[in-house]
Amino acid sequence: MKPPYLITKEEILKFYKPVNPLTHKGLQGHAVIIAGSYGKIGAAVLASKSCIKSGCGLVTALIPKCGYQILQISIPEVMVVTDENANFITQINLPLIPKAIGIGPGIGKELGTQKAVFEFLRINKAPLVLDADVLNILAENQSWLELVPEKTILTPHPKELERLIGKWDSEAQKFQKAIAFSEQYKIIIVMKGAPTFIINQTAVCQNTTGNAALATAGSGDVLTGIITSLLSQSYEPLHAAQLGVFIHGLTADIALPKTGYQSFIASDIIKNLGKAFLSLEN
Ligand SMILES: NC(=O)C1=CN([C@@H]2O[C@H](COP(=O)(O)OP(=O)(O)OC[C@H]3O[C@@H](n4cnc5c(N)ncnc54)[C@H](OP(=O)(O)O)[C@@H]3O)[C@@H](O)[C@H]2O)[C@@H](O)CC1
Ligand SMILES: Nc1ncnc2c1ncn2[C@@H]1O[C@H](COP(=O)(O)OP(=O)(O)O)[C@@H](O)[C@H]1O
Ligand SMILES: [Mg+2]
Repeated sequence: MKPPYLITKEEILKFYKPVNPLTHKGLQGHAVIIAGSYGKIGAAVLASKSCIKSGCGLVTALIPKCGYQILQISIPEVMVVTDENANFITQINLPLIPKAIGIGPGIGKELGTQKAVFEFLRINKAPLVLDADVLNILAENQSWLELVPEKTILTPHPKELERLIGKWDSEAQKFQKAIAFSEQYKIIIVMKGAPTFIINQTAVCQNTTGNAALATAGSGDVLTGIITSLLSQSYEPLHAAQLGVFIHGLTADIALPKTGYQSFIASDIIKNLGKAFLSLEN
């Protein structure tokens, strides 16, 4: 494997698109976040909020009924569609054609949810970000990976990666297996960790931002929202993944002097998104 190339501010600025002064919400992209189940509606809140705070024009969240009031009260800017089931997602019927969809945070692995994921993958045409339980569902139903469109972005943490590609004996073997998986399904793997690597078939790049403050519940859910937002703003999938992990890490680097490692929480990533985006422009 060639040494990975580094995702630096300089590299990001080669494709970063400042917001056009004449844009409107319809042009900024409509993203959909499919997330949450009873006890994990927080994952849907975090992903939806980070999505709307990363520049897309409209966000619709699809969640089970139990999350309706929680989501509407937490983020009035986000529209909500509820499943007929109270506690977990059983059907994915969207009343719109989204520019991008992020699916998986907190959805669980109930059989009804697994069936809904299968039906969704069968008919979906939108660019996708796959995270958390949808990765676990795919790991248990590997033939469904054939339904995943090319250039889909998968964002596994190490355990989710292991469930997908199997155990590895060494770091070198982990990369070998991840590259083979990315080539087989023509997908982009955001291999989350410290640091995060992005695997796009044989090309590997390494993020240069972020710190241990990110080792906190929900920080991956927030990353899913950020990348989905960028994808819905028409960034190429690889660029959406690179800019997403760079900005996500940057929020923690910016916040650290004020929060320290211990008090930083996933909501602090969202709180610092503005400063992180601004730092790209000066
Ligand atoms: N507020 C909410 O609603 C929240 C909802 N959430 C949602 O909950 C669902 C379950 O997600 P999850 O990731 O907690 O469970 P799971 O996939 O079993 O992974 C845990 C295993 O992975 C390992 N592991 C993880 N990271 C690792 C690393 N860097 N390096 C090494 N190992 C690592 C770790 O291994 P350990 O070290 O503990 O042996 C552990 O065994 C999911 O849908 C998510 O979106 C959460 O986002 C939280 C906030
Ligand atoms: N020590 C660390 N240094 C840098 N980034 C980290 C560290 N620990 C975790 N992260 C980042 O935090 C995020 C954790 O994602 P994930 O495990 O999916 O969280 P959750 O499922 O709780 O939302 C990833 O982006 C990962 O790269
Ligand atoms: Mg996660």
